[in-house]
Amino acid sequence: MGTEAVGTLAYDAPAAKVDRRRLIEQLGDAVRGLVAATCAAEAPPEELERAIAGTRQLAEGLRGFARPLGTASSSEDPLLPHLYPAGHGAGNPVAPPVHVEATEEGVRSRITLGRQYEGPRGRTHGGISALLLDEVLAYASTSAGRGGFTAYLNTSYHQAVPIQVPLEIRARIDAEDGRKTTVKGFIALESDPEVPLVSATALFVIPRADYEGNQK
Ligand SMILES: CCCCCCCCCC(=O)SCCNC(=O)CCNC(=O)[C@H](O)C(C)(C)COP(=O)(O)OP(=O)(O)OC[C@H]1O[C@@H](n2cnc3c(N)ncnc32)[C@H](O)[C@@H]1OP(=O)(O)O
Repeated sequence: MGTEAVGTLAYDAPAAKVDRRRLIEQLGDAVRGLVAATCAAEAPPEELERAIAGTRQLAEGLRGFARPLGTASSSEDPLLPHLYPAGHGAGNPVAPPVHVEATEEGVRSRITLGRQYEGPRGRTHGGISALLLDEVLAYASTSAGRGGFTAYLNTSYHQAVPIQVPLEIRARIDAEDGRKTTVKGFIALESDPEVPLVSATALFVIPRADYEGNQK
């Protein structure tokens, strides 16, 4: 059996699954690095052609093992973090590498964004800031035992969020009302964590049991 941390608990997942999850996370990290390098590369044509051929070959190899759309990966486990969501999945190279930890007042995530998340030169794309806030604010709701789907996410962009600079994202529950949870949070520089660069308020609604969006 292999042990993975789940919050503060240790969970003995089957060793083969743990090993496989590590490989999936390493592949996600490797491809994320490739994507960042791709967005930064001022390479000569022959190097670009070599990269195109090599990447296409790798993609073709993996495509042969694709699971059908809408089915869960065999490596998923109800007690372990999901591997592929676009907001945080460690196995998803498009997802920013979000790790969230509990704090006394809510949750916090520390992250440094790569070149692939750039919008205006040197600045994070506003949609990526919203993605990060949706993710971390949702985590605050979930870790308080509430969860729910995002009904709205109101963002205010105060200052540029820099690329390749350590950031801190904090979130806390503002109000609870039946199925509704209002959460507030912001992105700041890790070096200046009290000054919001982008702030957000989100409403998460726990769907009714008969909500058709729950049907698979
Ligand atoms: C178990 C869930 C696990 C979720 C994991 C974390 C997810 C990570 C964050 C995401 O990105 S979620 C994906 C993006 N969001 C969605 O896809 C949600 C799409 N919208 C929906 O599915 C439904 O609109 C929703 C479940 C949010 C609400 O449907 P309901 O049928 O439960 O809403 P209903 O009309 O009964 O309203 C319930 C309450 O919420 C309020 N409400 C709903 N939408 C609102 C809105 N947009 N603005 C303000 N209030 C809103 C509504 O007024 C009402 O308040 P009161 O109880 O006080 O009357």
